[in-house]
Amino acid sequence: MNEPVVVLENVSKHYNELNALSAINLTLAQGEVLGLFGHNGAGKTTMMKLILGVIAPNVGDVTVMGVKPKDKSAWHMRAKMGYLPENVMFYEQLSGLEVLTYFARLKGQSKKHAQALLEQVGIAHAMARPVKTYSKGMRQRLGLAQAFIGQPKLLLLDEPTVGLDPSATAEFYQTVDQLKTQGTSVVLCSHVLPGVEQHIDRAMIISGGKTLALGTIAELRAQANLPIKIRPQGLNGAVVNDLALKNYLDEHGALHVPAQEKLSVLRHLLAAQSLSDIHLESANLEQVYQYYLSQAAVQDNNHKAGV
Ligand SMILES: Nc1ncnc2c1ncn2[C@@H]1O[C@H](COP(=O)(O)OP(=O)(O)OP(=O)(O)O)[C@@H](O)[C@H]1O
Repeated sequence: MNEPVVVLENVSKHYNELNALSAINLTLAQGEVLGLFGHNGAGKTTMMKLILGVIAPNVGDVTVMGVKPKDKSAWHMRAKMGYLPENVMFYEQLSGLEVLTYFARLKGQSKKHAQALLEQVGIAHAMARPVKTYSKGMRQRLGLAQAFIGQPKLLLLDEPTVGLDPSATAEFYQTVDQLKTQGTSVVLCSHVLPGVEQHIDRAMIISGGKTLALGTIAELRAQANLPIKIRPQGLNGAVVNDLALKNYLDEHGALHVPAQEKLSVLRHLLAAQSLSDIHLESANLEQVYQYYLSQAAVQDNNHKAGV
């Protein structure tokens, strides 16, 4: 098996009294895309800064591509890392091409490479203009181009789709999918959950610096045991009087069925002559996320109340 790209072992980081991260464990494989989710102040940026080597943990170990990111020997590994910070800022007086060429050179890449990246993110037409004339979306695209310099082995992206219009967002995810097939590992922080699910391999949900959940969406869904939504059609209200089904029914005619009863309910529905269609919907990433956060809030309240 290939060496993991990132390993966090029992990592904690505190700022005076505040525990920004507590006992975090994570192994990120080559070509793996991890979605890192949490409310404001959950610790997402802190985790990225630890991986970048900008800060060091108080407890535990961080290893990136086999080295400690704070070590002197980590310089060669940094050239293989791309980082898009939240609210990215650039030198306003320079043109887009000048900015990107500057960053490309820092990573040992050429102006030609910078130009190709500007084309890839769709702002080549504005590359001669000063960055101060760029719209929010154009700045974000420039930020992405900066993160993509040198075909990184590891990409850390903080809110990458903020300010992007729907087509730029779709193009961004296409690039992520493509980089993944080339073996790039990605950590992607986002508050915008719809649309992310199909582009990540695993999700990590954190709150108050602690891991609430880590796994594939299917694993998290199964762990959370969230009901499956089944919408039968053509039954013309028969469900209301069906003793086997009526307890699952909501006011819109959909059935909310526990995962372990899905098959028995489906068999029951399929036996109905008038059934014309059936639609199944598993909990989406947003619902899974809300579930884990609400569970954490309940535990927190119990803890405070001494339960
Ligand atoms: N340099 C610092 N000094 C003191 N506290 C800090 C520092 N950096 C971060 N924190 C605190 O650590 C906690 C985690 O912050 P972090 O920036 O990692 O959160 P986040 O999940 O990225 O939030 P957001 O979604 O708002 O960007 C917050 O309570 C924050 O105020």
